[in-house]
Amino acid sequence: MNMLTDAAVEAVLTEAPKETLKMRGSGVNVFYGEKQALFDVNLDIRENQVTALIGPSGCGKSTFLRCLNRMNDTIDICRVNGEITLDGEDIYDPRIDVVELRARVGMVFQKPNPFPKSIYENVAYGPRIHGLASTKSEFDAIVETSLQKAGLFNEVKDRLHEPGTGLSGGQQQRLCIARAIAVSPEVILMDEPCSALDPIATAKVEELIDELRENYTIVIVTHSMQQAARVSQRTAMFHLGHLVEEGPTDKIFTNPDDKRTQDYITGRFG
Ligand SMILES: Nc1ncnc2c1ncn2[C@@H]1O[C@H](COP(=O)(O)OP(=O)(O)OP(=O)(O)O)[C@@H](O)[C@H]1O
Repeated sequence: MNMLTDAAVEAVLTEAPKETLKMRGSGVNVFYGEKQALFDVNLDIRENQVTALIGPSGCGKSTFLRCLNRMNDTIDICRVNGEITLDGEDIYDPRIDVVELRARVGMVFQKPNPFPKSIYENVAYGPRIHGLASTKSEFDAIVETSLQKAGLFNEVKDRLHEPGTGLSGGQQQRLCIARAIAVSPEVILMDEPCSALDPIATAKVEELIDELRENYTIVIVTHSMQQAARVSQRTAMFHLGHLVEEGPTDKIFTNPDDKRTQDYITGRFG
């Protein structure tokens, strides 16, 4: 018979649940022209968790977020080096199709930015350009499911063919989330998604983020400590282009290792 030693039994019993790394940044440096905005950042993004990026204005949170789907490629003077992987694959490899990458790693911006088209078209647009559906009933199904997942369907089901821009700010942001979901991303990047929203709309988007975590990996930039504490499982603190520390959100907020984190979360700077 195969006997386990006490130590082996102990190891099995105390083993933490497996956490899969979805994305990994290693030695990431980013420059805008001569100016360096990120310095040797090493940060792992865990699957089906919400990772919050926090830190004072200008510390490089959005810059790091934009590295994760190569959005920085759109800024002429921006140069990125180091390695960023998605499921172990280098996303800066020249063979990577950036359009496909951005479907896998979607993005929701600070200001809701629906296209000047109908609610339906806002959601159907991505699936159309990526060839994810061909018949009207397939498109209808994607539009309905995406709006449902974004918690918006019931509010808009009777006006799907009216302009997306006619919705309230909070509804527009949920429409943008539906638009991101419609192409079946694996990761959703959110850059201060609630900063233009009132408290009620913010609460709805925060609830939604918590639900979305079941199916997606989420990285969110936020200025709100309360929001980071409410929605995230992991928090990464940036300061002057450096990653100061990263860890479980409750630890970062109650017992951070670094004095800069302590100062920031207690409102002493930033
Ligand atoms: N397009 C750009 N061109 C030149 N410099 C830029 C550009 N975008 C950002 N930077 C610079 O890079 C640094 C990091 O900016 P970034 O926007 O990533 O910070 P942030 O932490 O997201 O700030 P905030 O919280 O104010 O949005 C800043 O010094 C900023 O001025």
